[in-house]
Amino acid sequence: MESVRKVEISTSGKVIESPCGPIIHGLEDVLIKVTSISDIDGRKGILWYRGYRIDDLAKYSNFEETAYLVLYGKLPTRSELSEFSEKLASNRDLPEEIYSIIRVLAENKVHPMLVLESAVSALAGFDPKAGDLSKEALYDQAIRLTAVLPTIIAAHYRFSRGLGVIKPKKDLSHAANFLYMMFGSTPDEVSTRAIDLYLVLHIDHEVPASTFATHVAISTWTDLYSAIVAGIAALKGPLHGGANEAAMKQYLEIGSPSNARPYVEKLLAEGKRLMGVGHRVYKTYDPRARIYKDLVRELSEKKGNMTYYQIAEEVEKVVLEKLAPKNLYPNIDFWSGIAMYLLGIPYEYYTPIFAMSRVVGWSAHAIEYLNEHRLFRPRACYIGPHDVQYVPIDQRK
Ligand SMILES: CC(=O)SCCNC(=O)CCNC(=O)[C@H](O)C(C)(C)COP(=O)(O)OP(=O)(O)OC[C@H]1O[C@@H](n2cnc3c(N)ncnc32)[C@H](O)[C@@H]1OP(=O)(O)O
Ligand SMILES: O=C([O-])CC(=O)C(=O)O
Repeated sequence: MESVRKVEISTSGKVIESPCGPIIHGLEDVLIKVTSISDIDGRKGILWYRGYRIDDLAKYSNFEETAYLVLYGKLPTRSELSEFSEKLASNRDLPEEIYSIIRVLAENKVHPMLVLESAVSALAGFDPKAGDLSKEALYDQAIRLTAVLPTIIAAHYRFSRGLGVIKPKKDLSHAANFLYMMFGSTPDEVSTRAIDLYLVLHIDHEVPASTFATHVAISTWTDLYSAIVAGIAALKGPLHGGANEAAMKQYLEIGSPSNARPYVEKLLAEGKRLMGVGHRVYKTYDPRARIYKDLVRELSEKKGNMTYYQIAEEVEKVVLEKLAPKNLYPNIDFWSGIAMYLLGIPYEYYTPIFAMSRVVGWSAHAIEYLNEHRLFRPRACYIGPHDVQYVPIDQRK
């Protein structure tokens, strides 16, 4: 069992020279804390949660158990798992006022990621312990937030289509209940597995932009709800969590496997980015993408629609040929949207579903950071003028 690994400092790290000294652009490879939540070997393509390889968790675990592991740092016993699952299930419903907020925004076509931010933000107002940073309150809030995100997303889906909301069912797993609240029937095994595996694979990833945003927020001793809103806001961008939606839109635009190569070649010749490809840390194939690719193949076969799997395979060939020499490989977003598409989920919900899982990692990191807390407050190198003479507005030209 390997303990501490040294973070590899990439050779391509972008350092900008400034009058005040070097600036590490985008904080590449800058360490912000010690952690025992997750670790990534970006060269070998290995991801661990609490020391367990993602491959093993994908094969043997499920969302509830992996969420417990990431939050509490150990695999649960049978009774701990059933207590945790029960707590998650009994926290699924929302106050009626939150359903009303979601309805108004959804009926006005507000993107579900924005609605997620708004609903989580508003939920803090319904928790008398929202600002309590004690361990006990934080764990309760982490569980509550994890429990309600699927309900917010499914309610948005229903309201935006003029459909009545479907209240959560306590006797279904986290993944199955989500699909039930979206579509109104108990999902089949493969569909449930597609969501469950997706959730396991996305729970945590060390300190990407969204998790860093959560750290910055919690470092001010704000409440956990607000820190999670910061995470959701940063996840939304297409360079981060929004890439799953963007990648699926690319496959839809490509339309057929034979159009994949010319499409990608044209896009790259125009200097554009292929969504679902490249990663700040992985300089090889993302291990989660490998795992999820197999699921997408199985799901495509079961659903009798191989088109998007085949399009992605053709795109992958061009990526491995043209971008892999630059250390750019498919990431998790390359494959994940196809599964969501096959489940009948519209693409604006793909990033919210990412948040549904990552909320666990954000919470675990916020709780961990408060143990060794210090306010985040970096500096910038000012290059503008000083002591400029103020001219009153009526004397300005
Ligand atoms: C869950 C996640 O968040 S995983 C990431 C999801 N995001 C995406 O899939 C969006 C597409 N990918 C990207 O934009 C990038 O690979 C990122 C943002 C994820 C990481 O990039 P960084 O490590 O910051 O690298 P950076 O943006 O500096 O790019 C380095 C070089 O690779 C190129 N490059 C990076 N990604 C891609 C891509 N997807 N397609 C084509 N070229 C790319 C850049 O144009 C740049 O080229 P240059 O040096 O000639 O200017
Ligand atoms: O780690 C990153 O930079 C992006 C991320 O969240 C992930 O890949 O899951």
